[in-house]
Amino acid sequence: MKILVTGGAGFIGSHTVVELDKAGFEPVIVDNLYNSNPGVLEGIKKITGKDFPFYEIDCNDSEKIRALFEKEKFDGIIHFAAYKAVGESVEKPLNYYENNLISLLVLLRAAQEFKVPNFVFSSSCTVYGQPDAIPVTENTPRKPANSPYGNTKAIGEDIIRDYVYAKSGVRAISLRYFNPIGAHESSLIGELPNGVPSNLVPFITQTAAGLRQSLTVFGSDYDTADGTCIRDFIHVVDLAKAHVKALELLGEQTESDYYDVFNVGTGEGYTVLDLINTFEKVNGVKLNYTIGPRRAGDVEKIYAQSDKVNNVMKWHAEKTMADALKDAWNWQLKITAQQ
Ligand SMILES: NC(=O)c1ccc[n+]([C@@H]2O[C@H](COP(=O)([O-])OP(=O)(O)OC[C@H]3O[C@@H](n4cnc5c(N)ncnc54)[C@H](O)[C@@H]3O)[C@@H](O)[C@H]2O)c1
Ligand SMILES: O=c1ccn([C@@H]2O[C@H](COP(=O)(O)OP(=O)(O)O[C@H]3O[C@H](CO)[C@H](O)[C@H](O)[C@H]3O)[C@@H](O)[C@H]2O)c(=O)[nH]1
Repeated sequence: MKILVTGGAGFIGSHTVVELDKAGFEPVIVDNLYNSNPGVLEGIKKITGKDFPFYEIDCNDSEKIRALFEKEKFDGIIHFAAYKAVGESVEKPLNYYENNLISLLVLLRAAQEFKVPNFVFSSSCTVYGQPDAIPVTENTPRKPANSPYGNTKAIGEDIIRDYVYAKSGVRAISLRYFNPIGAHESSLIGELPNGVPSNLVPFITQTAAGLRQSLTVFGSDYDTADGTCIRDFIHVVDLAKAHVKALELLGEQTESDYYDVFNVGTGEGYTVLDLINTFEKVNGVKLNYTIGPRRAGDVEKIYAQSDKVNNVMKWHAEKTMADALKDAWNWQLKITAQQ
């Protein structure tokens, strides 16, 4: 089974390529390297011993995507490629709508034209906004998005649902990721965004490594045990494995208009300070941080109810937040030593 992995040189995509290979799928990577670099492909090669096809293509380029689909006969698509910085999306909404939605339309059109039957979409728990009750199930109502980025995920889900139900011949699953963190245990791939990280854990590891002066904890006056936000932090390798399960589930469907959504989280919520304390403890390092004001658009607390993904996909988180923070730190040490 040949699987197109868009954004396959990115953080979650690269770990998914490794898990796809382990499960016997043949990944083909497409990435424009906007938020990644060719070193990721080297890391994947060292882990798997294989040199998967890589195309440096922008997914918005419908001609190049059509040519690719003509050349490679795909059995499935996992669509990771997108911009993901929430704050930046508020400042540059059109960039986000354009990149995240046009690429989706281009791929869905190609899937229909070239009869690729399976599609997995990277959605996000951001579609729940600040839910009235936690943990959230897939039936928890979606709230209006807090940011243009979040809106691209909500609109993306709706586009895919309408497309599947219009008998496009493509079955699809949207995975609503909670907060992926960590790195591959080999330290050969991990999270290395271009520029200043906007996500918590790469900012922490870069600060602990001395590349950044200090982490700012955004807000300590939330209605939580220690006043900082609560998130469901999931090891990126566990999340990667959920994509394999999603493809397997799609393959079992007899109806051509199957569409479903799944939360992918651990089912446990931790505060930002819990995470910082665990990072310091498991790695024996001291983190320089200060408490700052709240960040606009942040949700106070959210974590997943993961019964559906546990029962229907037979997927369970296997790794802990401590495992993820050890792996993230080992990865940071490795890349810092190389720089
Ligand atoms: N990391 C998170 O916290 C998180 C949570 C929920 C959902 N998601 C979603 O998961 C997906 C992957 O996230 P990630 O954390 O791996 O991000 P990432 O930035 O590391 O990976 C995305 C990859 O897509 C590439 N890309 C972006 N636009 C492209 C385009 N037009 N054409 C080709 N390649 C393009 C980038 O270069 C990058 O390598 C995204 O859709 C993101 O919105 C991420
Ligand atoms: O320097 C930082 C960075 C983050 N945080 C806090 O750490 C928590 C996690 O923040 P992230 O930016 O790592 O992730 P978010 O929870 O904001 O995640 C959002 O953005 C992600 C993509 O960047 C995903 O799409 C995700 O589903 C969506 O909710 C938040 O409370 C945030 O305020 C800090 O205190 N300091």
